[in-house]
Amino acid sequence: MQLHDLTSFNFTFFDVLDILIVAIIIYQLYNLIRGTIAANIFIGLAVICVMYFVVHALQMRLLTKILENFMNVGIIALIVVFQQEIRRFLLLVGKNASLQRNKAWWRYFFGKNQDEKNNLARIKPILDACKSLKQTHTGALIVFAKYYDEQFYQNSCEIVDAKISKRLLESIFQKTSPLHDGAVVIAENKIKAASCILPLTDNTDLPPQFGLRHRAGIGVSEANDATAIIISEETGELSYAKHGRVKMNIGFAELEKLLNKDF
Ligand SMILES: Nc1ncnc2c1ncn2[C@@H]1O[C@H](COP(=O)(O)OP(=O)(O)OP(=O)(O)O)[C@@H](O)[C@H]1O
Repeated sequence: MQLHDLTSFNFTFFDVLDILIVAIIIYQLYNLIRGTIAANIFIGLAVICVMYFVVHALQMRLLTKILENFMNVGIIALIVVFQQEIRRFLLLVGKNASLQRNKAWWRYFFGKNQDEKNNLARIKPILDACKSLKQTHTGALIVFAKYYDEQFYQNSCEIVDAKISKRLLESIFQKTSPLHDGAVVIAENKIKAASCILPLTDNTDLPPQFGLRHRAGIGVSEANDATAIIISEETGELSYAKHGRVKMNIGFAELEKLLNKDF
């Protein structure tokens, strides 16, 4: 084995920047997959990589050859296995670079009051609908999609494309309504779709009382740039899912704050 003389390394500013950017990317990836089954797959792949370097250093030729071949097709396997995570990562990068975000900064400094008023008017029907659904223990799942991906939602949804109103939300989730099963998707300031079948999260660390409704709410917040309100039919509790994580049993003041920020 060769030993390298560390003094021969010539660190420049760009090397430091390089390391910093790689560290940030790894941290963001870790955040995206934390608590999901992808984390276990990632650890499995890391173990295989380490094994490869060990057997290569020990000059165990047969094992090296096998692991080398495995790693050659690894990049394709990675894309297939981490399809959802790569999608979320690219959405995250795109969102941070988007004009929308710059506009938000502008509004933060110059147009906040007017904006807050407008937002309250926008979210009031949703808050009122949630209050009423909670009171009557009517199960509901309301998704707020920042970007309405037609392909993603339209395959499994009934198109509504209507103005957001308390009564419409209430009637969709009534147990006798043909659209009550599944989720409502709100985007572009409209109720875009109802009765949507969403991807379920495969997070294994969720509370045992979380059934399909909660898993679908968390799942859509993992796969898309979306957040979700989940109202439990069993307990009437309100939960809020964002980036694959869930806040349980939230009150209306907190819900208002969250919607103000995310919707
Ligand atoms: N993939 C899915 N996408 C959207 N909604 C779904 C999906 N799977 C189930 N649901 C909704 O969840 C309902 C079943 O909820 P379930 O009782 O399993 O969930 P839960 O998380 O325990 O919620 P609750 O506390 O309301 O019982 C279904 O009637 C349907 O409306």
